[in-house]
This record gives sequence, C-alpha cells and structure tokens, in this order.
Amino acid sequence: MTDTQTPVEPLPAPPAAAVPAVPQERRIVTAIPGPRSQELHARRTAVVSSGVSSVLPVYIERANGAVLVDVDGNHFLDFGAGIGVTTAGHTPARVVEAAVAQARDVLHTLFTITPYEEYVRVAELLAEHTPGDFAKKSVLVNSGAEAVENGVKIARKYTGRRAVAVLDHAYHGRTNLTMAMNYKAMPYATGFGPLAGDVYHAPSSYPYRDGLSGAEAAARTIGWLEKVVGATDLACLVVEPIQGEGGFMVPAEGFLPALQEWCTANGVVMIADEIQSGMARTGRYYASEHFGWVPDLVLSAKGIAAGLPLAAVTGRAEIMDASQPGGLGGTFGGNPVACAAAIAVFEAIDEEDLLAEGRRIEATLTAGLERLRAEHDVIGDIRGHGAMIAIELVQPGTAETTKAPNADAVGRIVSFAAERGVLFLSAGTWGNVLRFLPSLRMTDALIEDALGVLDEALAALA
Ligand SMILES: Cc1ncc(COP(=O)(O)O)c(CNCCCC(=O)O)c1O
Repeated sequence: MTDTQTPVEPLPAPPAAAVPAVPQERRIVTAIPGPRSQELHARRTAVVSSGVSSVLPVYIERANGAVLVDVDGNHFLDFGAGIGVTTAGHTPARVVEAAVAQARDVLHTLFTITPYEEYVRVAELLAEHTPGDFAKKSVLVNSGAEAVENGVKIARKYTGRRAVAVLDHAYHGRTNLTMAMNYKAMPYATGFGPLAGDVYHAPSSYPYRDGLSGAEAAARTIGWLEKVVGATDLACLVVEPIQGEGGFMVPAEGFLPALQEWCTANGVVMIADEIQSGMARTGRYYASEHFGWVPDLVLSAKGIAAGLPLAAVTGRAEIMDASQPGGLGGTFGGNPVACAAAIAVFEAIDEEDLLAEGRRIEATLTAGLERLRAEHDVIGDIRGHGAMIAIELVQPGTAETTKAPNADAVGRIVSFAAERGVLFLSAGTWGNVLRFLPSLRMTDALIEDALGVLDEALAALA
C-alpha cells in the first residue's frame, strides 16, 4: 500500500487546558494600586506611550469568571468585562480549551490564501444568529472599528453613494473614518485630523432628556437627514441599538424600525453597530431584537471570541456580495484561533443558556438600582437591557428638572469602588453615566455585594 493510501490516524486529543479557578469574591489586601503594580507602572511609563491610558492602574495577573486578580493579590469584581468583551466570563474553560487545541493545529494561514473550516463555521453561526430570515453572508476582521470601516465600504459599493450618517452620542472606533463618526473629539480625535469627510451626525433618541416618542424622534432624525444630507447621496446609516460609550441610551419604542423603514424606502443601507450590545450582552443574541429591528448589516466584535481579536460584518447576501473579489480581506481577519474561540462562545451561549443569565442580571441589577434611587437623589435615570445597564447621575435634586450632568460623582464613585474591590466604568457624552457591563457569570450575590459598595459610595458623595 503506498503512503498516500495509509490510513491517517486521528491526532491524539490534546490535554484539556486547565484553567486555574479563582475565588469569586472581592478581596483587597494592599493599597490600590499595590506595590508590585506600582513597580510595573514605573516600567510601563518608561516604555509605553503616554497616549495609552488605564482606568485602574492595577496590573492583572489572573482572571476567571467575574473576577480579576492583580499582581498584589487583590481580587476585583469586574463590572467592565474589558468594555463588554468577556461576556462569557474571563477564561471560560471551553473557550480556552478550544483556542489551545486550535493553536496546536494551525495558528495562521491567511484565509484569503488558503482557507480553513473555522472561518466558515463562524460565518454560518453568524448567519444563523443575527436578526433576519434571509440569506446572509459575512466577512471576518480583527476589531470593531475595522468592522465599521468594512460595513461602510460595502454599503458604499452596494449603493454607489458616499455619505455616511451616524447619530448623536455615537461611538464607532479610533480609525480615521470612525473617529469622524464619534460623539466627541476629546480624547479620540483631537489633534489627529484631518478626519474623513462625508460623515453626518443626526439627532438620536434619548428619552430621558428629549421626552420624545419613538415616532417623534424618528421623524426628527429623518427630517434632518433629508434636509442636511439627502437620501440620494446617503450610502448608510450606522446606529448602535443601545449606545455604548455615549451613555447606554435605550431608544424610544418604534424609533429604530421607523429609521429602517425610511432607509429601505430610500435605498440606504442601515447598519446595526452591535459591537458592544451584541453577542448575548443584553439578554438576546443581538440588542436590535429588543426593538423589533432587522438591520441590513450587523457588526459584531467584543464578546464574540471572549477576548481574542475577532470582528464581523454580517448581512443581506446581495449587499455583502457587492464587493469585487479581493476587495475584502486583511492579514489576520478571521484568525483560526480566534474563530475556534468564537465557535466555543456560541456553544456556551446556547448550551449554558447565557441569554437567560443576561435577563437574570438585568432583573437583579435594575431592582437594586431602583432601591438606591429611592435613597440617593443623584440617580437621574436607570436604563439598559441584560448585562448592559447604566445609571445617569445628575446634580442633587435635578433629576426631574434641569438634569444637570454630575460627572464628578461618577469619578468619585469609580475611585471609591476600586479601592474596595469593585471595577466600575464611566460613560456618556458628559461623563456622567456609570455603566454596568459584567460578564454573564456575575452571580446575584456578587451583584448585591457590589450594590452595597455603590450605596456606600453614593452616601459618601454627600
Ligand atoms: C459600539 C462600538 N462600536 C465600535 C467600537 C470600536 O471597537 P474596537 O474593537 O475598539 O475598534 C466600540 C468600542 N468601544 C470601546 C472603545 C474602547 C477604547 O477604544 O478606549 C464600540 O463600543
């Protein structure tokens, strides 16, 4: 029998990648930051650009589930999840094992040179789980901003138009085009211009502050687009179903479907930027499902691969096929290890019912925050879905009047909580939003513990 006919024995299964368990609790054993973090920070300052900042300069040595452990042995309850990335938890065993196994087989070939199944499987899962019962295709890239860039490229090619529209308070990335799409210049764009042109910022739906119904807000947005841009020049409208960095605004009911209806009627591609709100973050696979919105294209990133760099543009096959062959790609887009991790994330969402975990977290968090609102008059608004919840802080006594933003309170709460082992993040155009982005492994007991720290922080503001 020739060599080509010798049966190929399957490769031995690799040993499971043991993931060291971490006690799921907060525990502070040094000053924050501790001595070893301070040493590392001195080294970092010497060799890392000062343009790269850190919210909490504690250097993390281990992470698992809902907890971060720093180099000094301090344990933090992580309500940031790396800005909505470790949705399936830090170092989820099945994801780590899948990534390690894949790394042993193939680290890289470049899909546009010699393809591999894992990329195809991720595209199949995206076609299955993104909103819409129509033929869908994807392109895989490395980051959210790269997904935004490619969504815009595809929409421009499909429509033959150039203009791009976004909403007030939007955030879309740090590349030249996406900087032009963001809600504010500092720190994202200041001094980095000239920025891309043909980008237009239309009014959004901000129910706490505008008091408009979905229909009223949509009419305002559409009227603005028709006057300032003109539908015949508009390639795409890019919208976050729940706005992330801008402050977790949940649009009024009917707003998003009304915009989609106008886009469809006018040949404009409507793109859902689900980079922060997608992949089971909000108790649904994609946040647009909460609003009855079926977008033309959907952008996925962050939680899709549990921390490995992966992003995607997914949508109507006829739009996704508008590009000329070779028009889409890039060296690392759809890296096989990141794809293996993503496949495991999809499995975890379905087999561990992580969508239900998101709905549980929403119920526990919002009930606790409502209790705190009754005690502290700086909580102006509570909003969000699933494990994407936020409170907007206002000056004392202004919650129902001027709603004066209170960014100082948010800054003080973030510092107070960090010193006690809870990592909160801020957000918002005016920096006055405290957001809760825990992994779906955050238990009710840990949420209640963190809410107790928040209660102390709010009391200390007085
Ligand atoms: C909706 C939405 N679209 C696009 C992006 C951009 O995704 P990248 O993976 O950071 O490029 C984001 C990233 N948001 C966090 C940015 C953190 C920082 O850069 O300091 C997002 O939330």
